Amino acid sequence: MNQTVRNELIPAVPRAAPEVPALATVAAPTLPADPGAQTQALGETRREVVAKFWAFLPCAGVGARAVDAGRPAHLPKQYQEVAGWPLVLHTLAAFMAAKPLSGVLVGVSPGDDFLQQYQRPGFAISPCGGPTRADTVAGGLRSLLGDSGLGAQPHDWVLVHDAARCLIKPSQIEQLMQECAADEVGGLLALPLPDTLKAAATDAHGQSRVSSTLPRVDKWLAQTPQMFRIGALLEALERCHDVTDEASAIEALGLQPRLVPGSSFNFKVTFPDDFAMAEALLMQRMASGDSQVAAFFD
Ligand SMILES: Nc1ccn([C@@H]2O[C@H](COP(=O)(O)OP(=O)(O)OP(=O)(O)O)[C@@H](O)[C@H]2O)c(=O)n1
Ligand SMILES: C[C@](O)(CO)[C@H](O)COP(=O)(O)O
Repeated sequence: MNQTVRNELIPAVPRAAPEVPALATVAAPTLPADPGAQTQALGETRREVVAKFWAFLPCAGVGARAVDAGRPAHLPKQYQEVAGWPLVLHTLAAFMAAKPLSGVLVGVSPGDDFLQQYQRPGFAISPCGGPTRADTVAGGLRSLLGDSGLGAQPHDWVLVHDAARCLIKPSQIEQLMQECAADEVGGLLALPLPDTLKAAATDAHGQSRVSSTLPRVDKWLAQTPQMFRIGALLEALERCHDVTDEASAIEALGLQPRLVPGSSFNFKVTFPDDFAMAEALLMQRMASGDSQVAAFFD
């Protein structure tokens, strides 16, 4: 039996023409039966299933490394004000503007109602936050397939993106979809390592010393979004909890995600200094009309 998955080109809300390939034939290991899409050809059954694109933003961290004396300590970093808006709204707006996403789900900690005041038709919230990022993502995928009411299917694509990467642009999200929509595994934005890479050891005085210099030619820094089939990713995360990104769980299944060159501007706000960098870049974008946040949240 042949199985093809066609990527959905019609978003839930009307948007400008999408830029992903019209038809991609890909392996879909968890493909459900879809009698409505069956066609019979030369004695064999051919199933054609439409694959949509969803985004999930894990937003349930505490931001321990970002704590800064000059900022409210009770607010996790994703809710701190950056360029006039809570940081996560910059991230959300980029996804709400990206084509052809069918919907965006944000995963927050149970009881966290910060985003309620910013509710808009373009995104939904799930209280699926868990103790680790991987737990939050697994909960988010279950929610996408179930209680979110969004109606995502296991063969659909999901783009998982850190709420804390607020510099992502719609064009970069669209590029990842474009590059990976026809890929059997999926992929992620990443950057070839720009610096020399050292391994460290601790000396007798407790100080870090170089133990070796590692080859960097094959080394990349993983960013997000990371795009995989929802069913395959959930299965991977249920088998392998101890991972810091989605690609690692997929790799543990013996698969090789595709690396799509990203941008150094797509950094994760992690340490106190990162706020100033994000603020400067976002202010510049807002001044030049290259920001979506006001259009969605004003
Ligand atoms: N249990 C967790 C941990 C993290 N995240 C989210 O995953 C993204 C990337 O994680 P990271 O930068 O490590 O955020 P924190 O865990 O909040 O940071 P820290 O490790 O400094 O506490 C963030 O958007 C964060 O909100 C999450 O949803 N659930
Ligand atoms: C997913 C990620 O952003 C890719 O670089 C990163 O692994 C998250 O790590 P963190 O320790 O949760 O910040």
